[in-house]
Amino acid sequence: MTPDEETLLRRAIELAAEARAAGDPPFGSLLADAGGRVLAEERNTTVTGRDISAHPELKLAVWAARELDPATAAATTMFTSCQPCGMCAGAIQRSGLGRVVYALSEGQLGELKPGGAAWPQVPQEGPALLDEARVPVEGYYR
Ligand SMILES: Nc1nc2[nH]cnc2c(=O)[nH]1
Repeated sequence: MTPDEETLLRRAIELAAEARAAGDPPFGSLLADAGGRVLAEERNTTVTGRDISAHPELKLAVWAARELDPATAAATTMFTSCQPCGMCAGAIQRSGLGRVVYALSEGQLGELKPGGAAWPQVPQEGPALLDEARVPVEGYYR
């Protein structure tokens, strides 16, 4: 990582501290273009906004998909104070962003939590009703 990239990652950590000071979980992220210019910044607002999806990484992925053309998105890097969770990683992939640089890994975050890293998995059941479920989907993707 270059010194300029370290500065961008430090800013993401600063946003995490701002989130915590505001009463939200301590996560912050930003998007930078290929020249290192900051395009957008966000912080976690899940508590103050009463929104379980209000992770900064997800908000920035949604913003990028709305506001950036695909070539610009692909040249954009997300700098984030912690490795994106599963929800955000999916959104980042869908947004077309080209790269993610994170500070703490999910494992390292887990070490800072009482009880450790693992997120309890919700049991999922399926597949089922395959013939019926495929009807609205068939032919949609071309
Ligand atoms: N990476 C990340 N992990 C989280 N875990 C809980 N909230 C967050 C968040 O906003 N970002």
